[in-house]
Amino acid sequence: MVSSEVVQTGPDHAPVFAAPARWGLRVASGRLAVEEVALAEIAAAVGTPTYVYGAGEIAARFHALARACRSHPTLIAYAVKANSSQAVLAHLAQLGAGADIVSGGELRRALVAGVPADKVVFSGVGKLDEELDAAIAAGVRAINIESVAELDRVAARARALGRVTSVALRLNPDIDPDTHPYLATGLRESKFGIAMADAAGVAARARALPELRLCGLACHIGSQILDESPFLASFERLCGLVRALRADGAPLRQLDLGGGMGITYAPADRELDVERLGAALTAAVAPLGLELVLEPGRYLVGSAGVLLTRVIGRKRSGEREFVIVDAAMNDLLRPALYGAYHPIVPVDLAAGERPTIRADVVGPVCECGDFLAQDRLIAPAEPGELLAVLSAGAYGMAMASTYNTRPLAAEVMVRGGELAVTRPRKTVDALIADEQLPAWLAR
Ligand SMILES: Cc1ncc(COP(=O)(O)O)c(C=O)c1O
Ligand SMILES: N[C@@H](CCCC[NH3+])C(=O)O
Repeated sequence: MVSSEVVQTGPDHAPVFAAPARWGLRVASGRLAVEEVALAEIAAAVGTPTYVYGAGEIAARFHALARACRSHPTLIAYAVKANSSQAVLAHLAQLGAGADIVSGGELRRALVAGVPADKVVFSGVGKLDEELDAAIAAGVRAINIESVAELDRVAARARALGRVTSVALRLNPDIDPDTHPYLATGLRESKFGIAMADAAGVAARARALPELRLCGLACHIGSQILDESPFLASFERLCGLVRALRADGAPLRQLDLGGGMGITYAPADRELDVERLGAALTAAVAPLGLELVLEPGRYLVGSAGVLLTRVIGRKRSGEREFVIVDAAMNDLLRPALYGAYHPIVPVDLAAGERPTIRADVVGPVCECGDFLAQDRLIAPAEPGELLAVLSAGAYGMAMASTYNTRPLAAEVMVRGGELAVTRPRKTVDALIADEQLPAWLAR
């Protein structure tokens, strides 16, 4: 759950050890594992902190969503921002996913990973000219337009390149998705999208510009949504608009509902019923004869990622108990930024037998906001022991930084019994070597 309203009923590890698959884990030969590789083995081989991704979990999520939408042509355009690891992208590309990108950098990543340009949709409220040029030149499937000014700019760039480019209008359906306020993007006052009331005018303008082909409508109402109803409500609004624009002669061919499908963080989180969501969406879009586009990020990769960390020490300050670990807010920002809840469990199952403690799990960064959990009932981990921070596959590494000159965590991908290091940890000297001194300071 993104909000801090999580009601904790017991120690973190109990529900996880009882049903590890909800968090993309397995208990194999008495050990906590991602697929067939024990987390302890990964820490021994690669060190900590390390992000571990399960290829099978990503594939299972992709197939579940594809299956839910099987009755109607649907493009699943993975939101690259959730986890832009090349291994994750290449894996999803191989499964048949497209990409939802928000920058020229993400376009490049997606193309290098093997995503065909005609499966790429370009979202984002501040696209740069050079990013638009790259997208137009690559021949992306659609540029999702956020304002009239952007529409005119895209037309101008296409004209300069001698190209015709496909655009979709990203609308703001003014729907409250019941999520953390930072993650609600489809409310009237948010910076995203075109107001519904302005849609007909912008569509007419798009159709009048010869460099543009208006191919559809899009929206994205927010992130970590666990209930189908806000998706269906926004879809209904867009479907109504499709009918009105078609009556005006607009040749629309796709309806892009964005991402936002949520995952399990806290044990008490309900599960989004994707099968029901897919059935409802495809049923709604079928009579319109439009292709459905979805832009899930978190749903595909969130539960497939674990942040593996080692306990540095324990400390008591008054009534408060601290477990100090070697992962920090620079590795996983979500707890500090949103008060987000990620279960933290011992990698050693036997540690789960010990009487639990109530503690803050904190990192070494010099900020009071540097915590992975606060006031949490956990197994009492001792220095040197390993902990797994769960549901960390989305917006974990993607939002990491090197604050406090802490090298980025390593990343590994597991498939079956196979372990691949996909991002080795950089040395501090390599970080320093990325920079240059001005001539007057060079030694
Ligand atoms: C336009 C757009 N599409 C897709 C996503 C992916 O969101 P999520 O990871 O919640 O599926 C986002 C991020 O919220 C977004 O802004
Ligand atoms: N960064 C957010 C999601 C943002 C979605 C992008 N619009 C998170 O960690 O939950």
